[in-house]
Amino acid sequence: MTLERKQLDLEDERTAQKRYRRQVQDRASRPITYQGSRNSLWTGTGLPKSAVMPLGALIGRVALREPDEEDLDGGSDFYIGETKANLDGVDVFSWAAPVACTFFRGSRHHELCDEVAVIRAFEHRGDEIVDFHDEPVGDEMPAQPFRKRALTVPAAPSRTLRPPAAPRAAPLPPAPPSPTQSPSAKPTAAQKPAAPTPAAGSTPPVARQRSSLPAPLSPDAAATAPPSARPAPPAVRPEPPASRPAAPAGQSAAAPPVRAEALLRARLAAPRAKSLAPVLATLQPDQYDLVTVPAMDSMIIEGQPGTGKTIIASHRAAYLVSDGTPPENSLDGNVLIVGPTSGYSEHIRAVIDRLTSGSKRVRVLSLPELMRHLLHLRHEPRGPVSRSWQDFAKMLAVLVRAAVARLKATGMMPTLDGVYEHVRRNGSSEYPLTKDPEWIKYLGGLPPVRDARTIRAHTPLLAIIQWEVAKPRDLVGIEHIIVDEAQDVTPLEWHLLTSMNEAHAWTIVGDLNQRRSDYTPGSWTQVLDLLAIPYGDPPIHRLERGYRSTRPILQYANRLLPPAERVVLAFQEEGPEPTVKRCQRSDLGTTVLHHVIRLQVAYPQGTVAVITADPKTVETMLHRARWVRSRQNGSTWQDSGREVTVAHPDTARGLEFDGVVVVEPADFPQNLGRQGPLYTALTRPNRELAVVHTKPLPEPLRRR
Ligand SMILES: Nc1ncnc2c1ncn2[C@@H]1O[C@H](COP(=O)(O)OP(=O)(O)OP(=O)(O)O)[C@@H](O)[C@H]1O
Repeated sequence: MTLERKQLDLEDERTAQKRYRRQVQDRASRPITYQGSRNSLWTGTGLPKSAVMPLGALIGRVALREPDEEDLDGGSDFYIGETKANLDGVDVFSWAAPVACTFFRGSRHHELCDEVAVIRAFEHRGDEIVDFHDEPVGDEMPAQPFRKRALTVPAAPSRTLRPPAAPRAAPLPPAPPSPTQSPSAKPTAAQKPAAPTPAAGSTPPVARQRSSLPAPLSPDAAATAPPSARPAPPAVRPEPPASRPAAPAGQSAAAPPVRAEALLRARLAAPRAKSLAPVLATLQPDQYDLVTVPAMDSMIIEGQPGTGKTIIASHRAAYLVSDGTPPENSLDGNVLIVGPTSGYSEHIRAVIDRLTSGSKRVRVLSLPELMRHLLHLRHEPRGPVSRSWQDFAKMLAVLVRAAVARLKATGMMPTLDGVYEHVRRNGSSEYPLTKDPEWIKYLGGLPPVRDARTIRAHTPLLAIIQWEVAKPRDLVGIEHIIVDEAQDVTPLEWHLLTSMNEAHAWTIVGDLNQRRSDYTPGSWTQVLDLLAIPYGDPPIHRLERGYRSTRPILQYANRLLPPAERVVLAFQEEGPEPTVKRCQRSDLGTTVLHHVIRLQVAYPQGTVAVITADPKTVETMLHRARWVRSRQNGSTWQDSGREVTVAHPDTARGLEFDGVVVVEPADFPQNLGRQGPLYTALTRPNRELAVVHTKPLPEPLRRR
């Protein structure tokens, strides 16, 4: 395509984008008309349809080989957008509609998938389309795959002025039939020319054949034993890591096909923002397949850091409630997406709000937020997350249920305080709840309920009781729960989530190598045992390709894994080697600061973080150097327009930054045989990693 031609097409697409946004926003701002009688519900005004105004972004465009009568009314191309619309006779289909499979090249086959000639992915900056990337599907690129439309730029949007309904343009005449075809006959697969072999170094055309859902892992490959050979339900005692057979060291994992490669590369090279944004234009075929699994099908998705698990989790939450989702894949109830920290909730909320226009049907809560919400706690309780393995044990939930039943049987209305005290006293001397000496000792050591409310280690127990005695109205009706960073969910927390999940449909997303506690299940088999999913074990899908970190970063971090699991499949092959700097204790502050500033200079538009097991010391050092803590975000420090985030490995989970300085790896908490928190910290950077230490590094990181 000549430059001039591309410029003309770009103008045309920008005009289409403006018209689309106008249509979508106009529709969203129309009040919902109340159809019922004038009763107490009737306000006379109505509410706007969307809580958050949709951006109305076009995602891409698909050109077919031939005009299509059946689905497109004689049209030969269509757009994919946030929601459906019609632009001067050209359809815009929702990204969640089945026909969008033509664009994402997934395996949920739509009859038009075989007819696609070219896929166009839009690159946006702010509200505007700034570029597009065309990818042929199999065949060579047609000279003019997309018909040109004569569009007029709409006037500036206004709430009072609505554009007149656009007349549907007459479909373009179909392309002249080939000598051997009737005009309406679609070529069969056998008649279509074979895909040319891509030239070395060029972007390969998108795979044309129907792909299949990424094959679920065999229980063995996913570190799970077959059901018959499964261990007893997970112990509540510390879990040793399960052995996880994987590809031999150095053997490359199978690479799923990539689409919109140039745009994806540009996206990943761009500076990281504070929160995640939708990635529909570059969503990959295997990711699309997992996002669009029917709502009532449960599954586990595992993969190394940065393989797109959070992208899938957040886009899936939006898909499940989208207007465009076919009814058979959708649900009537609500979706809860659960993550590890409030920082994580903030990180993903923007994606979900953007894709659902702020739908109230998706709740985003971290586990601590969920428990605080249940208990109406305004502040984070103090102290460590646990004081003993029993704080996390599922047995506590069993005791709570028994206490609730007892109180009900005696005609008492169970309350939070009443049930807690009944559990704390181990029932009554006549009818104890347990006779196990270890449990009797534990229960006897529980503090009175007023104190328990202020101690973090007892929050899960209180939350379980609260759920049993009075479910909050805003959390009923949940039919699908998506759990991200699932490797860190304790048996007691799984119990709470199971009680909340009315349809028992799950998307469980995690990485066992990032596990930070020995009190959480050590294998997916153990998680499945806790969930009691009604229709057999859900499949386990493994994501292979790392998108976030460059190969040098992943290779360095993967030294912490058992040799069989060090396989690296990095989309970003190139990048600086990690910098490892040993210094004297007295120089630690200046050395860390030196690397923070170095990374800020290298990535001026990007984000930089220090991850340390001892944030206080780093914060004191920043304070001495006249940095100031941000008023909006307590973990961010600022100096002359520069910003750095100081994070503990726990709060860094699920987040990412352009540059990361990891301080004193030897001090990171360890779990049995694993370095989960350190592994998480080393894999947060997108572009560059620096390690600063005064003590010897953990043994696997010493070897070069
Ligand atoms: N299809 C995609 N298009 C654009 N960016 C993508 C895509 N898939 C993943 N990414 C980017 O890769 C990075 C890592 O993705 P994500 O956070 O989902 O990984 P993860 O597997 O959840 O990682 P972790 O386990 O370390 O939290 C993010 O910046 C994300 O935006």
